Amino acid sequence: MKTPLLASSAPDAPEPLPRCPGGPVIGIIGSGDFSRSLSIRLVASGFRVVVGSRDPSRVPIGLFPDGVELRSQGEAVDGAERVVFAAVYPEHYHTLVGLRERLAGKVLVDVSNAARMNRVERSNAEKLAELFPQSGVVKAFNVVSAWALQGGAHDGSRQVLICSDCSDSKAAVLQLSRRLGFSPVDVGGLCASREVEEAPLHLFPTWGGPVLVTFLLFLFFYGYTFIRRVLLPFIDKGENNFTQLPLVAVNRALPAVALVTLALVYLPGLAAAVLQLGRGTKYQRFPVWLDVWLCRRKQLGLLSFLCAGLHAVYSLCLTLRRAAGYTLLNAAYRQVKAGVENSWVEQQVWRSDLYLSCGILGFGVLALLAVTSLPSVGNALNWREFTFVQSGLGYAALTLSVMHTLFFGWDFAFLPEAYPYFLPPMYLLALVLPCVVLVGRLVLALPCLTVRLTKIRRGWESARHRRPENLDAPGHCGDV
Ligand SMILES: NC(=O)C1=CN([C@@H]2O[C@H](COP(=O)(O)OP(=O)(O)OC[C@H]3O[C@@H](n4cnc5c(N)ncnc54)[C@H](OP(=O)(O)O)[C@@H]3O)[C@@H](O)[C@H]2O)C=CC1
Ligand SMILES: [Fe+3]
Repeated sequence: MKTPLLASSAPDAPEPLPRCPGGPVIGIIGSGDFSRSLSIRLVASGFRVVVGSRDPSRVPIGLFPDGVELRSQGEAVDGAERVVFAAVYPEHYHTLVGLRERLAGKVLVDVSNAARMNRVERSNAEKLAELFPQSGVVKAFNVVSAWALQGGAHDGSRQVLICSDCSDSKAAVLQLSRRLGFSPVDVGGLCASREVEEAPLHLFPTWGGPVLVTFLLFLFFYGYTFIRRVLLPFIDKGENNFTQLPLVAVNRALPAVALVTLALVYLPGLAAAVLQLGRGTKYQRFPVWLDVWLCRRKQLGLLSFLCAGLHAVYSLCLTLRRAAGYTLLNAAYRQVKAGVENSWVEQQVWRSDLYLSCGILGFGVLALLAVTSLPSVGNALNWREFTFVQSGLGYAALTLSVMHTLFFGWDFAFLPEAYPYFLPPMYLLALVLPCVVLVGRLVLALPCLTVRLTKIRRGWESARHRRPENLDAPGHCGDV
C-alpha cells in the first residue's frame, strides 16, 4: 500500500503507521541506492518495509516498490517490528544518536563497506555498536551490491557474511537473509567485521593467476611471431614486415593462447588422476599448487573462450584489410602475366573448408561450455549433465580446436621453408600441450586404468593405505 506523501516532515510528530496484513515490518534508515534495492528484495520476499529519511518529502516515493512506507527516521524505527537496517554511510552514523532510545532492544544491521584495506582503527560495525549499546548490532549484506539485490536471483548461491556479538540478533538476520534467498555464512563475533567490511574491496581475487598466465602466453607467442616473421627477416634480408604487428601478429598469437589455455583447463584433472592412481587412494590431499590450479579451471576456460572469440572476429576482418586487397590484386596480376586462367587448387579448397568448419564447431562448443559455467545455468543441470557438458564437451572442444590447427598447418610442417632460422612454425608449438592432454586422456581411458581409477574415486584404497586411521583422513579439495 502506497502512503500519500506525509504531510508532516517533522521527525518528532509520529503518526501511527497503518498496519496492513502481511509479513513482518522491516525498517531501513536512509533512502539511497542500497535502501531502494533492499526494499525491492524485501517486498518481493513478503516483508513490509518502512523507510526512514531525514526529509521524506524530498524523496520520490515512485522509486520504491508499492507498499513501502516513507517516513521520518524515528517513525521508521518505531514502525519496524525488530530489524532496522542502517543504509547510510558510516561517517553519518553519529547523526543517528538521537534514535538511541528508540533503537534500544532492536536489531540494527550495519551494511557499510570499508573505505580502504588494512585499516588500523575499529570497524564501522564496532563503532556503530559503541554508539548504540542497547541495540543488537549485526554486520551483514555489505558484500551484496545494490544491483545484485535488485536482480532478485533467489537461487541461494549468493553468500552473505554475517557477524555479531549478540547471538539472538544474529539468528534473526541469518533467518532474514535465508528468506531473501541468500546463503548466509556465520563468521562469528563483531571482531570479524573488519575483514567482512574489507571483503568487497578485493578485485576479482580468483582471476589474478589465470589472467597472468594468459597474458604471459600471449607475450610469448606474440614475441615468437615477431622474432620469426618480422625481426629476423628484417635483419637478414631487409624485409619490411612491420605492418603485420597490429593485426596479423595478434591474430597469430590469439589462437595459440586459446588452445594452450584450453589445454591448461584439462591438464590438472589428468595430473590429479595420475596422482590418485600412483598413490592408490583418494584420501590424500593434492599438493597446494594442484589444488589451486584445479580451482582456477573455470577462469582459464573463460579466458580461452575470450581469446578464441577475439580470434574469430580478427579472422573475419582479415579480408577487410587494405593489405588483403593489395595482395589479391598482385597475385591476380602475376597470374595474368603468367597466362594462368584457373587458379583453383582442389586440395587447398578441402583444407580451408575443413579448417574453417572445425574452428566454427570448436568455438560453438566452447561457447556452450562458457554458458554452462554461469551459476544460474550450471545450477539447473544435475550432476551427470554438468559432468557431461564440462568434461565430455570440453574434450570435444579441445579436439576440434586441435583439428582446426592441424588443418591450418596441413603439410606445412614437413616443408623445409617452415623452419626459417631453425624456428618451427608457431602452430606446432601451440599444439604440444593440447596433444599431451588428449593422449593422456586416451591413455587414462584404457580399461585397466579406468576401472582402477573409478574404484579409487568410490573410496577403494590399495593395500598399503588400508589402515584404520585412514578412515577419517581428509578427502581431496578440488573435484576432478
Ligand atoms: N550501493 C551499494 O551497492 C552498496 C552500498 N552499501 C552500503 O550501504 C550504505 C548506503 O549506501 P548507498 O545507499 O549506496 O548510499 P546513498 O548515498 O545512495 O544513500 C545514503 C543515504 O543515507 C541517508 N543519510 C542519512 N543521514 C545522512 C547524512 N547525514 N548525510 C547524507 N546522507 C544521509 C540519505 O537518505 P535521506 O536523505 O533520505 O536521509 C541517503 O540517501 C553505505 O554504507 C554503503 O557502504 C553496501 C553494499 C552495496
Ligand atoms: Fe584459427
